[in-house]
Amino acid sequence: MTQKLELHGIAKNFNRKQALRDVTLSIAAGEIVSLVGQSGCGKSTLLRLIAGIEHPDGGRIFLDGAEVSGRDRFVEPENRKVGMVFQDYALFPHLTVRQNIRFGMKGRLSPADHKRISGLMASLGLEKLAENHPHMLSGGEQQRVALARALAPQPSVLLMDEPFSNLDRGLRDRVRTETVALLRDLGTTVIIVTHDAEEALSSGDTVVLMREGGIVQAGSPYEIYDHPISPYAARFFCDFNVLPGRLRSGGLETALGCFAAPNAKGVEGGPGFAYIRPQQFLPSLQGGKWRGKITGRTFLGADEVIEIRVPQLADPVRLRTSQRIPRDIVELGFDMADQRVIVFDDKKGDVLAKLSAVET
Ligand SMILES: Nc1ncnc2c1ncn2[C@@H]1O[C@H](COP(=O)(O)OP(=O)(O)OP(=O)(O)O)[C@@H](O)[C@H]1O
Repeated sequence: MTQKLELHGIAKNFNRKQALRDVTLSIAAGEIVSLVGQSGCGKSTLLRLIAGIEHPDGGRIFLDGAEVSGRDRFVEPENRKVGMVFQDYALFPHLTVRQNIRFGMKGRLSPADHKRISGLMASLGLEKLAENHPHMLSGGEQQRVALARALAPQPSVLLMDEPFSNLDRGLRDRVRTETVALLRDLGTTVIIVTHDAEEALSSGDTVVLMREGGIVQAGSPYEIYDHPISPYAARFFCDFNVLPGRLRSGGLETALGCFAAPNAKGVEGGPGFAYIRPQQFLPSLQGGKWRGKITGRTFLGADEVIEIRVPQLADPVRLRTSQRIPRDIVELGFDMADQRVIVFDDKKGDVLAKLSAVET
């Protein structure tokens, strides 16, 4: 099957600084991709290259099987069928909602165009606002107009640069869920840029993690969360307790005892680091395999993160639980839900053992 969008070895420099290096990625028709990474890792630059707002210094871009950026070929942005939704929505203030939505459509509108625009406005709840100007709209409404405007000309690919970041937290989750559901219904191919790990995991069929202009890991949300390929990828999506230890057959020996790492690679007796999610530790008010003094508590609402200093370890263990632990307790025991851990060689960043529990 022809891919909707293909990037081959894309490179981009700004004043000798490498903003993108060797970015290779294939996106299938109807796929929703979350592009995630810290500020400055090159996410927006990649979107601009796909849209044709910037020229790459190396590599090739194919849209619907046709080359749009390459050594000898460059298709101008207006001829690419790429839609964009920006963080600030970039609506035209002097145009009404309806005029904004029609803006990207060239020439006379056919009856089918009118029907599609009406359908989009209905799905996005914009009918009653059609004659309003952008300053009369809430942030969420403006976001929906920007989305309708980008979708109206039926782009081959829709690029969204931090489209939800200007919304309040409560509204953001709802708007995101509704937007992703609509894009899925329409079968639109989408790249959503975000720096928010949870947003990336919840929105994309595929999550692409970037760092310093390159792709660290690309995979389904489950793959990328459950099978991080490096300590960086692991920590980007989840807080971890990191316990140093020595590899033994099928396990890692640490100050908290031996953890099962059935598929462990590496030198027997060599170093390894057990990566344990705070929610893998379970509090035990009465007993517990390990026990220590509570040194900190961070209440998050549904969950609480509790720091426990155990004598064997230099750093406190962080445990995350939805169980309510009485405030007057000074010591807490804990167990592990599952004794299996991810093991990394922290220096080279290699995975020495995956969490076998999620390999099914
Ligand atoms: N026009 C430009 N001129 C010079 N340097 C630039 C330009 N555009 C981007 N850069 C640099 O390229 C790198 C990547 O920037 P980019 O905006 O793509 O990152 P980002 O991941 O989108 O960041 P953010 O999440 O903060 O928007 C940064 O170091 C940035 O300073």
